[in-house]
Amino acid sequence: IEIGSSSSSSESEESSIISRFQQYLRINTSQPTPRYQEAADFLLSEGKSLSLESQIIEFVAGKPLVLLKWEGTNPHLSSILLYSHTDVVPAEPDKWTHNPFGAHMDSEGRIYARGSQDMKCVGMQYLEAIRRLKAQHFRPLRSVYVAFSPDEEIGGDDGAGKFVQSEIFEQMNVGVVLDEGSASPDEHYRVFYAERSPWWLVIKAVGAPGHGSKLYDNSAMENLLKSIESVRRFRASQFDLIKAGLKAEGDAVSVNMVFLKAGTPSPTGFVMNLQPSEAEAGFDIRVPPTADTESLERRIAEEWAPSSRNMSFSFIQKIPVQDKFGKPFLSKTDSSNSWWTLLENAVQKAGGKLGKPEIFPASTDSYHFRGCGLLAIGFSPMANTPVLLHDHNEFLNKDVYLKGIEIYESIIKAYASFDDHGKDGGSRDEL
Ligand SMILES: CSCC[C@H](NC=O)C(=O)O
Ligand SMILES: [Zn+2]
Ligand SMILES: [Zn+2]
Repeated sequence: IEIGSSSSSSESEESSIISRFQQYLRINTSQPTPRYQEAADFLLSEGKSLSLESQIIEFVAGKPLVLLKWEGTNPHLSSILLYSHTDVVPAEPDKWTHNPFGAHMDSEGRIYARGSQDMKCVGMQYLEAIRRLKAQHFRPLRSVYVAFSPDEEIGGDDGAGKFVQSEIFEQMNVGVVLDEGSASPDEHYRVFYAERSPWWLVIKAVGAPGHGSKLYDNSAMENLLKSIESVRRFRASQFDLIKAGLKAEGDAVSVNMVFLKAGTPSPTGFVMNLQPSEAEAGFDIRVPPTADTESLERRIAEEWAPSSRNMSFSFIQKIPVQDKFGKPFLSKTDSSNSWWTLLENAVQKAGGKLGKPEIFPASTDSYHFRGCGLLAIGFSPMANTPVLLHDHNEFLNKDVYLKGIEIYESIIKAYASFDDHGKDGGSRDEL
């Protein structure tokens, strides 16, 4: 059966595909109180309806991971892991044109929902692709696992983090992981081989308090402001590299101030004639795996929070850019790694175009997989679609969604049929 021909699904087939997607979107799995059990029940029954081996695993109570297996005919080959997370970020319903958990489809076929791009689409597309392959009586050579995991949006320690350390995971003998990417405003699908690590920095200044009318050196506010100016100069220098086209977004260090905390509260606001003795600022810094982290650390200690200016700093989060062996969390994308070539060819065969592999600007659960030496590829097939991850009015057009199913059908077929006699596609060597 030709891949292309599967696009000619009947209207009723199409509407049941869309309504399954909507059903998943309507389960409110937003942090910080995701309805995980409902999502797990739904996914488990989907798995069973596809005759997949289906189980719910709770590494942490109340945080279920759904694991489905389509057994391959050659147990000696490594398996394929189709990965997605079930949680979504919160939405502010008042600022949306449609209910973020209503999954309303407008006249142009746009399906509005939190998670429509990030990443309930991908999770359901895996299942729909498997449904089609099963209908064609395709038999995988390699085992195909589909995992739906909790807590990605809050770091994934209780989801992917526990999963990769588990006995179950060990026994899965995973050769390659597909995880989320991002929408693309142009016709090329974006694909990611690495991601930037979040460093969430808080800097704090202390200084003598004093009368609001007095000019003196070393106040907490003045000291903090000097740092903020320095951070902003660095931010501008990184941004300029991107604007000039010298660096891609994921190759530069980003830093954005996310909070400011200072002042002496009063019933009407703040005391206006008192210079505070403490002031703090928080920054979300994103560090590419190839960055010179030592020099960045020195910059933080010497320029952004120097003790000579009565400053100190701490990290709320500091995910390393390298694994425990000192290798950066990234995988080479050249042709010596078969999984990339297979992906490129499979996407092309299904009529899609792939962009140049990039470093994902934010963070995903992939770092848990890359952290244990696995090849993880970030890919969400959404071309000609505005990037609305974590934004208001997140939507995905139904035709883009349906096209993505064809793309996965082609990828899963190629991956699950790939026989390299146990050499793991070169992924281990190339990490
Ligand atoms: C360190 S947990 C943060 C994970 C989050 N992931 C998606 O947006 C992010 O901020 O990139
Ligand atoms: Zn995501
Ligand atoms: Zn997200």
